[in-house]
Amino acid sequence: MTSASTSTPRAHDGAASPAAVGLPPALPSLDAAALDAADPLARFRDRFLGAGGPDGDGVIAYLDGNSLGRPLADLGERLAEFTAGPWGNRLIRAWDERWMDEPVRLGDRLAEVVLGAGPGQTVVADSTSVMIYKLVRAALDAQGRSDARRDEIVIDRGNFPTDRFLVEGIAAERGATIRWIEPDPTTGVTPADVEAALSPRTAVVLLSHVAYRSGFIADAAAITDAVHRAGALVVWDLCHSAGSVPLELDAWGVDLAVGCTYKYLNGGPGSPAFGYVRAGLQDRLLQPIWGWMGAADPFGMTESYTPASGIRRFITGTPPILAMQPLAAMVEVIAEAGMDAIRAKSVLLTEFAAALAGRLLAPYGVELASPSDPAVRGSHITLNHPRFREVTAALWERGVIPDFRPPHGLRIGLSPLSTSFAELQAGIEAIRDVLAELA
Ligand SMILES: Cc1ncc(COP(=O)(O)O)c(C=O)c1O
Ligand SMILES: Nc1c(O)cccc1C(=O)C[C@H](N)C(=O)O
Repeated sequence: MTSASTSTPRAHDGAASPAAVGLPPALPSLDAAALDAADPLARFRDRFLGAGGPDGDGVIAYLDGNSLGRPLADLGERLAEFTAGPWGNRLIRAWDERWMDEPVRLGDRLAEVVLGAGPGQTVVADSTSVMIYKLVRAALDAQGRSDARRDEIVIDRGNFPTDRFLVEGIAAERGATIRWIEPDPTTGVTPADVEAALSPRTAVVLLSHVAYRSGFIADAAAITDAVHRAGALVVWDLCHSAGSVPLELDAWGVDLAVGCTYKYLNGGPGSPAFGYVRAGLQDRLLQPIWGWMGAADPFGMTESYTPASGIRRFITGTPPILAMQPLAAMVEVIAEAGMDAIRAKSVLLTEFAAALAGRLLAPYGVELASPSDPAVRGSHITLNHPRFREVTAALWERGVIPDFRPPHGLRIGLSPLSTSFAELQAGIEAIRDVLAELA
């Protein structure tokens, strides 16, 4: 592990404890049929369009639910009901009756089922990028107001491009400095990496909980604690954890968090983000995009902006109510399945994927670019091979859909509620076949 520091790295530094992430017993076998037969969540596959049987479009293995989750099978009916009912029937009255409160009501439910957070701290709004911008800038500005020396934003070079670009933009806009962490690319950011980057100048730290390439799970509790000891605030990007890894935002003392809802929360392409702001911090922060829906009295048509108190102040414009419907339905499916059971299957899926890759793909020179320890691995694995760009293109043509992340990573995303072990095995065998044809 490398960082901006000179400190000596420790193996698996930052590992979440197995108990904290609900680690099941080791993979019982490499028999996909037996694993599917023993899977307590197998019945949920039918809830997703195309997952329970042939999907009509030649998809043999969908291994990209960490970019875009499948739709719920009954979503068409739900949207038709919404169109005919609250929208078509209640019309504008539905804003007063229900929709004004929807960003916070759905946020609260998401917080309860997925985020490990109490009510009044989560909103559903905006895109992930816009929400990250709002929360990081609000945190930076608040820190600067209380101590002018705090002008640094800490982020790692392995973070998703939008996070890095947003920080570059905010730094340019506010005259802040960026302190870059250089994490080990096959794992991720450790508490030691963060501690080495912190100083009395640190205002805010933006990190991903599950790394988008390696799938490494950062130790959110320990890092949050280290950031607090340095007098700074932390923003966690939960895009790759929400709905796949149990979260305890309140217990970890997290300040702020953002996540997308179209991956393991199956909200659909471009579904709105969620933003979490710890209750005790809300009225200290002023987010930078002032809109009427986050104002204290939206229908007062006031002359100037007074922010709402509490979590509502992090809203900007009209909440995307229609686009929240798939998410609202999926949160209830997750509640029924339970996050611990989801995590247990996720661990088995990634263990199975890594074991099969070791057996079938390693002979072709494929390497695991994710942690081998499932306790610190989210719900995807990345494999490296110099020819994976062309392999991915060939796989998509034959209905096997992982994704490719340059320079040579093939990412296998495993959605515990909609992916079967047989599907995963078919996908890995197809990778082997394509590699054999190219060899
Ligand atoms: C870690 C992370 N942050 C942010 C995003 C995306 O942000 P947005 O929904 O604004 O495109 C993604 C994926 O697209 C991501 O993986
Ligand atoms: N957000 C995406 C999109 O709008 C189109 C295609 C893919 C995505 C993704 O989610 C990318 C993803 N966050 C990643 O980890 O690479």
